[in-house]
Amino acid sequence: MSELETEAQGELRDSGKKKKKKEKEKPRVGEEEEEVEENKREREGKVEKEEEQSESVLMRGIFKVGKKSHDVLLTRTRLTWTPIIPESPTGDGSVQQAGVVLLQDVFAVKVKRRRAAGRQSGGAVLGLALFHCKRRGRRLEEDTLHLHNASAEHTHSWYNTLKELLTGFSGRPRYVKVFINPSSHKKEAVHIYRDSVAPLFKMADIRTDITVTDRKGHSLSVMKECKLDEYDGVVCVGGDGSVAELCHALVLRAQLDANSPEKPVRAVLPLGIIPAGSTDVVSCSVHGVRDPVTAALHIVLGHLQQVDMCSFSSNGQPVRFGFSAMFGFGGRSLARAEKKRWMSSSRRREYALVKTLARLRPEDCQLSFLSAKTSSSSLFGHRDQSKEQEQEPESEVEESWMTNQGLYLSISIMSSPVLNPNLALKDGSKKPDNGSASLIAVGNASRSEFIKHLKRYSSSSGQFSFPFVETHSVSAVKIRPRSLIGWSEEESDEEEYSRSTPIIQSEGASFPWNIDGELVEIANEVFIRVHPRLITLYGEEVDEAESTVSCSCI
Ligand SMILES: Nc1ncnc2c1ncn2[C@@H]1O[C@H](COP(=O)(O)OP(=O)(O)OP(=O)(O)O)[C@@H](O)[C@H]1O
Repeated sequence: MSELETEAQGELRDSGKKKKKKEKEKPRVGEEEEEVEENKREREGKVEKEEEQSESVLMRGIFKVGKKSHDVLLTRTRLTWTPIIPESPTGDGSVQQAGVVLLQDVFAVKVKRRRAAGRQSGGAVLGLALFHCKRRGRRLEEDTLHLHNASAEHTHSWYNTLKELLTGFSGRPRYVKVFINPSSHKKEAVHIYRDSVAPLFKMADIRTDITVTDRKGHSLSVMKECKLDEYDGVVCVGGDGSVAELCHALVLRAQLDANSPEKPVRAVLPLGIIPAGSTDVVSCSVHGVRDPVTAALHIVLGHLQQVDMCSFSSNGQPVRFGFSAMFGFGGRSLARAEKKRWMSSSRRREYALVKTLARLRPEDCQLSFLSAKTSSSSLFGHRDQSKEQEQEPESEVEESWMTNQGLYLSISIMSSPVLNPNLALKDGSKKPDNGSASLIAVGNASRSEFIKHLKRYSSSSGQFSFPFVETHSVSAVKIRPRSLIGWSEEESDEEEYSRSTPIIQSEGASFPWNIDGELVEIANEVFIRVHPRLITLYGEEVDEAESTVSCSCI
């Protein structure tokens, strides 16, 4: 029998006579030990102690944490460990410390065994391993707590209780549909999934059904057909284009299933986003960082948040669902970039930006918008969710539309999942309220003024403090181009024409729109409506992202 096992079993024997023996022993402990107990209580802190006392202890036992034996307590919400002989420096000079892990952060528990090389099963029990996440700012990292005790009976009873407690957490997926776009950005999506995500899913016993997409629209067609009720969630490994396609697919599928062609229906399954693209704006917005491990841990732990989406329609016909749209500069710039697909994404973007700036021209259009309602609460405060669910956007018809007619260099509509955290609107507010989007309309201006505005776009201040820039918090927008000259005519003088197939193509003069980084050509008026909490994403509410994200549209 190994030294470790013998020691642990010895300890267990001591503790095996458990509480009774401990309680019996208590009157015998000397003053010195009482003082130590007193110190321990102080160290745990008053608040923690009160919380702990209000929760009943489910399990108590002795485990080795590190090199020393600890008294380990398990309640419904936490696992705490306290050194049996506290505050004493160990042989290596370090001090044994008490610790705590919240069960909401634990995603797996395993029995540790000592096995001979090559053996797949059996082996002597060594104790438990608890896999949990720890926070570093917005970043979530994987960590493991090792609890050593060589008694198989003791270890298994702890394992069973912990397993049962972990299954009680709602929102944690058991089976997910995964889409990987192998062509995203540097073509690293498959590696990112295999190296950073799959091991965590395996550890948390999440089963997966993986589709590696082979073309644009592949995930949409799979989502239209597949049996959704088998899955607990959908995972997208890719960039913003892939995310947009899947968000659109999830809402469209909900609409088809509910046989509701007119009214958008909330998506049934949550979507997890593993960033593997070139911009990853949505991922940054719901995770606060661009990090596949953080994203995977949010999925594993079932952190969910509902977010707004916009519906885009033209001539009464639905076009798609998405988070953002750009008309004018953003649309034209993307249309130019799409013609140079053979270039690397950064070169393509740079080329399109420079070329569109060189040919800068305003769009003559009629812009109408409905201001976001202020009645439920302050415009940029949090709304009452129950009221919000009752109050469908369609009931806002009594509100009057504001209409402006004129020349615009750029018009953008962004709902909160794509808002650059650095964006501050003119009134000083950042993210719009749920159920509203930000409308940023850039009027006609000189090229140099427009460039100044663009340069400040991803900085934290002053990007809208130009007389030619208007910002509004809106619940619906209509844009009707008045010019008869669409983009194809303008572009016909360009060298090459290798445009990828747009999602819809209209007859006559059409205008390029950038909807979530995807090129969509539309000839007529476009109607955009914000739908509160239309889709659920794995992640958490983020006030400010750690990393600065740049807008995918320019
Ligand atoms: N195998 C494939 N080949 C080509 N395109 C694909 C393939 N699979 C998916 N797509 C499409 O590629 C488009 C762009 O993908 P994605 O957004 O993941 O990458 P990206 O453009 O590099 O990243 P970002 O959007 O963050 O800049 C999406 O519209 C997606 O539908």
